[in-house]
Amino acid sequence: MNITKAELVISAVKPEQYPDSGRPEVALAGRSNVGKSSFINKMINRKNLARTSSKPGKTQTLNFYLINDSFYFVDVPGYGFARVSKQERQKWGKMMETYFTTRETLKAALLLVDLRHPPTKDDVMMYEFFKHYEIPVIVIATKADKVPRGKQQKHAKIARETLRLAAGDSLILFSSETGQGKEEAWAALLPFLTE
Ligand SMILES: Nc1nc2c(ncn2[C@@H]2O[C@H](COP(=O)(O)OP(=O)(O)OP(=O)(O)O)[C@@H](O)[C@H]2O)c(=O)[nH]1
Ligand SMILES: [Mg+2]
Repeated sequence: MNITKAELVISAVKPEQYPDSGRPEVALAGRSNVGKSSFINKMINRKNLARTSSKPGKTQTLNFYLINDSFYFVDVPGYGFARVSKQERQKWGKMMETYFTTRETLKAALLLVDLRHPPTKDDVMMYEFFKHYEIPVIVIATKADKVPRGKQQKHAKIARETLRLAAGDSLILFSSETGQGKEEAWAALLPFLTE
């Protein structure tokens, strides 16, 4: 994928703020710190367009990145961050549920899980949520560079089994450090981005 242009169009918290260009979009989902913002940066060859942090909870809004004037990556706040209040969790839940259940231009979700560990209960819930709402989902197992090559397939199998991944759904091993899985991720995404 040749990236000629990438810009943050808006950081939204409510539907009135979502872009209304009608262009297709794919949204990220996953635990805080799993590497959602880093994934976007790696995919579009930008160092820190999507702001990342070693501390969880960096992304707080729905950030719409317009790529090549033709589609959006939507970066979202992560879940499973222990140090947030119940009230904040509810606010997060509402914002995400509204977005994922009403957005007509959403073509697919990218569910990011950490390849080093089995998916969490929240990861499983998120996967089941997408299945329930019939949102196509591509699972990306991040931080693959932290798992020795010889062990990656074993970890991938555990991830597939824990999520009870449907037969047709793909799980892509990915690293924002090395670029592993980048072409595979583009190949999986492209069918959703052409109108
Ligand atoms: N080694 C390694 N580190 C990674 C990878 N992806 C992300 N990281 C690191 O993990 C930390 C979190 O990355 P982010 O991209 O900010 O994570 P996020 O999912 O956007 O987090 P929130 O915005 O808090 O939900 C950063 O320190 C990244 O450098 C990866 O593939 N490999
Ligand atoms: Mg982030």
